Amino acid sequence: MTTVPDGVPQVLLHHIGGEDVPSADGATFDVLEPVGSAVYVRAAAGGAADVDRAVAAARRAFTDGDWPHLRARERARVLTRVADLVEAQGPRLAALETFDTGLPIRQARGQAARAAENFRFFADLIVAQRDDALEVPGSQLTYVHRRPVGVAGLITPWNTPFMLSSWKLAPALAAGCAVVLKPAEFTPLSASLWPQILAEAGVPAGVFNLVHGLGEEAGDALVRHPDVPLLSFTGESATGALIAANAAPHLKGLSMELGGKSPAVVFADADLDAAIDSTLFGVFSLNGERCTAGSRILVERRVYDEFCERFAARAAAIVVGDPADDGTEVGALVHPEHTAKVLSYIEIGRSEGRLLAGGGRAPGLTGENYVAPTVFADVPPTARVFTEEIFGPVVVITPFDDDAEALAFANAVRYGLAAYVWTNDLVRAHTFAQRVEAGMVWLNSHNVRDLRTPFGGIKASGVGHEGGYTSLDFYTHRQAVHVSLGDVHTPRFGAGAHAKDGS
Ligand SMILES: NC(=O)C1=CN([C@@H]2O[C@H](COP(=O)(O)OP(=O)(O)OC[C@H]3O[C@@H](n4cnc5c(N)ncnc54)[C@H](O)[C@@H]3O)[C@@H](O)[C@H]2O)C=CC1
Ligand SMILES: O=C(O)/C=C/C=C(\O)C(=O)O
Repeated sequence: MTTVPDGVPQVLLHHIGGEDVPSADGATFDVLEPVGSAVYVRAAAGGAADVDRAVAAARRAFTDGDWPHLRARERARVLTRVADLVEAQGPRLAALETFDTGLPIRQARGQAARAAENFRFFADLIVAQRDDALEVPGSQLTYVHRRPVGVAGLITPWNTPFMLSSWKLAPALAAGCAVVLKPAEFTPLSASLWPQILAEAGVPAGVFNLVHGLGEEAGDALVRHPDVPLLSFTGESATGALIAANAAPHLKGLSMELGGKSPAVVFADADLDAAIDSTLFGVFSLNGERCTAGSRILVERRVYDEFCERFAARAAAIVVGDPADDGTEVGALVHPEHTAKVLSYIEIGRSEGRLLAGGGRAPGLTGENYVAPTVFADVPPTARVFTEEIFGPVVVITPFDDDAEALAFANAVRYGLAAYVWTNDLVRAHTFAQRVEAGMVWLNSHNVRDLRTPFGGIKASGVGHEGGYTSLDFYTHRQAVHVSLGDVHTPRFGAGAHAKDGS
């Protein structure tokens, strides 16, 4: 096992009502580090009783506390302090995240910086946010303002856990909600940094609560809790469908950021150098454990052979290694169970396409979770490795002959998260963007984020979007307050059969 970083406790506890607490029944579960697959810590295994305590604490903080009623400027100050603290702790945070997830340290630093930016962004947004007023002159004024929804349940995945939790925490807290966060059981470490950061920044006790545990236990209890009116979930599409079904009897608000199998479409007229740089980074960054990965590359036949040859050579040269090394480009996959899934897809790919690079565990490395960047060419759009999310460093390349075929192949899967298009023909680029089934499209660009824009997918990739005001819409409800300006007359009931305005 690699050395456990300083300061990691023996047990990761829940954080409920401002206190670090074990599970009510004392249960814990093992957490593995990905480099040596060794148990390095135990985490409290939350159950219904722990979720119930956390929701009660959040509800008290919401109904009796100041947080929902603070001026936007005051909440923004707290959020900005969170951003400052995350930035100040960035190197340590990135090191812990790398240790827990296997993400390359340089990319983990980028994710820590993005987490700070998420808080800074939503701090700015709530101060800038305006409400609406509609007037019928002399008659009625209506103003529409936002009220925080209440206790938000936040359920997050393991792939870039700290950043993705910040993407939910920042808008939920900005909106004035209290929260219960249930992080993924594979990677609970970085979530355990939130209590201290948020308390130091000035988030009142009880506004933020953390319950560790398994999805089917702690996660499920949160989903079914009657005092949690909305859930923001990021994870697999199958889990999202189950959560939607389990939440349905409680009529909860749902935001679902789910899986992906996004196409990167390269036309023959594209800048091939730029397209190769971008498609490589797009599928192999974050170890390929990335929902927006461009994991299906569609290439126009005229440049197909050249693209495949150059792409495969670059993939073979990617530095796979210890996630803590600065030079590492692909680290260790998160967990042996996930590695086994990725390797099983590689075996399937051998009979569905032509192997150009990789093809199994990365050679020369000790540790079972190192997988070589793997490239399959000539993969038909009906293949399993073309249609199913692998969520690892595996990419398929498929040739196409014209725009219609490119579009048909791009849309041939059940997912619809992102699409990337490479062409120097503007009309073609925009036409493709309008027809491709994807929540987000990047033209001649890799996945550059603008936090003001809605982020999310369609089809099996999600329900609802988050980002910018879309997030604030989710964590608030809009209340319309109607005010008479004088000449609104109530129809007169009970004043006799011929009341003037009665109807
Ligand atoms: N669209 C997006 O923005 C993103 C989507 N993802 C997707 O996440 C997946 C990988 O993450 P995983 O952690 O493996 O996903 P997962 O669906 O297995 O788990 C996600 C979270 O849900 C919890 N959970 C599992 N079963 C539950 C249940 N019955 N009730 C309540 N909670 C439950 C887990 O404990 C975990 O915290 C991939 O499919 C990936 O595409 C990941 C990042 C971003
Ligand atoms: O940028 C975001 O808000 C979310 C990004 C999520 C990923 O990059 C991912 O898991 O693919």
